[in-house]
Amino acid sequence: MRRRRGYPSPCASPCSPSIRAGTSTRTCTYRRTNEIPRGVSLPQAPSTGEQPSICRPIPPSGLRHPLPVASPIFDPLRNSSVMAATAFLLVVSVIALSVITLVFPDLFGNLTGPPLPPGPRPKLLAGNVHQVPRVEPWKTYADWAKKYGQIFLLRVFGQKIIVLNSHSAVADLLESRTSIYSDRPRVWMYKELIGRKLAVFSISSENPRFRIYRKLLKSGLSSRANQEYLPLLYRETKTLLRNLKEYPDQFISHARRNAAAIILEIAYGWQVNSNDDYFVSLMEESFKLHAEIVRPGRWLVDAYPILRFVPSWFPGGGFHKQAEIYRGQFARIDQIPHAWAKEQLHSGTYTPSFTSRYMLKEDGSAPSDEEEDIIKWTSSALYVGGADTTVSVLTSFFLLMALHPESQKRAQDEIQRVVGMSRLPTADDSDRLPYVRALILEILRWCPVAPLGLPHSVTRDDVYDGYRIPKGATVYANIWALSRDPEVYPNPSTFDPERFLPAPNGTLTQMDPRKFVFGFGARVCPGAQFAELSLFVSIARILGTFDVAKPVDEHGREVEPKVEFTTTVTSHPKPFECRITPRAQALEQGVFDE
Ligand code: HEM
Repeated sequence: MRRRRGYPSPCASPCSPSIRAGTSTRTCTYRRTNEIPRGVSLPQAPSTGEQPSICRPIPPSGLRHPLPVASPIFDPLRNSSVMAATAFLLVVSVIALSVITLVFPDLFGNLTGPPLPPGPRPKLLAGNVHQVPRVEPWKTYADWAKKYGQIFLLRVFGQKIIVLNSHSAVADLLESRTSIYSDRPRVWMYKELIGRKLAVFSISSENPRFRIYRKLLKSGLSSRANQEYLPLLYRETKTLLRNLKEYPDQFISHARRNAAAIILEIAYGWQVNSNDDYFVSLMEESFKLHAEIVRPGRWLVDAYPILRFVPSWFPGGGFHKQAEIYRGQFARIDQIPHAWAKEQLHSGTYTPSFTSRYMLKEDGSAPSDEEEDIIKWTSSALYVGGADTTVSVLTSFFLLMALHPESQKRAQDEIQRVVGMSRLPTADDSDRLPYVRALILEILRWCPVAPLGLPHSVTRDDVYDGYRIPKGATVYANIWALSRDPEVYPNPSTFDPERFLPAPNGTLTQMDPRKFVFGFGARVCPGAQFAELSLFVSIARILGTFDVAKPVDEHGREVEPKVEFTTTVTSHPKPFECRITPRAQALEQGVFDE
């Protein structure tokens, strides 16, 4: 204990007054053991002759305490009121600090460094969750960007979400600083509890497997590999054309079947032979499950990860059992196609596929469990990444052709002039069909498949444009806002394929939308080239053989289809009607019978 100086000199012991006053030559038999702070009144000496506690007998020299013995009056550990006050102060400070951090979550960060980006004012606990629109939020975000700036911040249950709305911010962060902006956010229910954290779309960029996945996908979907898939693309588009001719109203189902058949054969060597194919239904089930699980706000444990420690038997812990059920369902979906492909390899009669390419190692050895697991995850990523996205573009294509007959006519004329009607267009015709290529680019721009892309996450604190981007923040690129940037695309809301017709020197005068619709940096879509090829073959062939028009009512008058999109990660046009009729020349030439 710290000793205080300057206590009142007279000793308070019951010695004679002269000794206490310090005027006697005799010494005090009691040693002062502690100083008396100002304002402390000393107890009167009791009549029994007992010494007041302030003085203690001096022990024989050998037994002296090495340190002065603390007086109880200054020993808070022995004083219950001081202890209670200290504890009370502590509790109050902790509560005050917690409230301050809840109300001003970034107070300390903002005091010590650059501020967080601005954004709509959050509410206590829930943050901005009530302001995030349920329908096409990307449009509201584009408006907010005008108010708060090209990068703004949202808080959703304590999670910081940064939305980038300009080409420069996206290029500067997601492209140039890709080494720290390529992680995926931690989603407790889907990734941790259901066990999907090793899936290609979810895996952390810090996990060593991430690079292996990317390498396999890159070589499995390279332009050389894509050439090998051409016969499959031609075969499946013929089936698509035949189905469209037979049941034109079911054009979306035909597009789905087409995408599924192509991807299942590429991934596993599985050939889809009927409209109610088992593997296709499995994959559809996986999409439904995924959409059901990742619906924002579905799981409290995602908002408050601490809840993961609540045992399953405890009230509110039911999500553990649900996670177990989902885990089993996903395991089945992942396992069945892979096991089938493996069995085909063992039997010796198999269709070459992504799975066969990597399962059959060059040195003839069997892949290790780890290698097989990697192949399983990457094969299933082809379906997850490739099926729904191409369906979305094909559906938008039908909608936009019905809405813009002049663009459709121009593309059809180009095909007729370059390819003729005696055969179907092929990938080799691509260079000679610039308007068809421009039309596809304009579809990709006008209704981007993933209007908010996929969420990225930052692995280190960063500063951009004077704002702090904290480690762990989720970063979205508002792809829709990029596609509507009037500085980059004059009259951005107008559907105009001409904007992507190359100049005489072969370059595009407006920004190529492939620079952003396929994502960014180390996470950029590995299937982009394959998607372009497959879309070109399907769209050029449909344009060459069908007319797409608005539906008509009972009086034969054209009805305007509604232009609305689903608010899902991969956005689709909401159901609409259109008339799809085979072109006379195509029928005459018998292209459907090939
Ligand atoms: C028009 C068609 C497509 C579009 C617009 C598209 C768009 C995207 C986007 C925006 C991402 C997220 C990138 C990011 O996080 O920054 C992505 C990721 C991915 N795409 Fe595509 N995609 C398409 C077709 C395909 C196809 C055909 C395949 C495979 C056959 C595929 C496989 C993948 C995979 C595996 C990923 C995950 C990459 C990762 O997380 O590391 N995609 N795609």
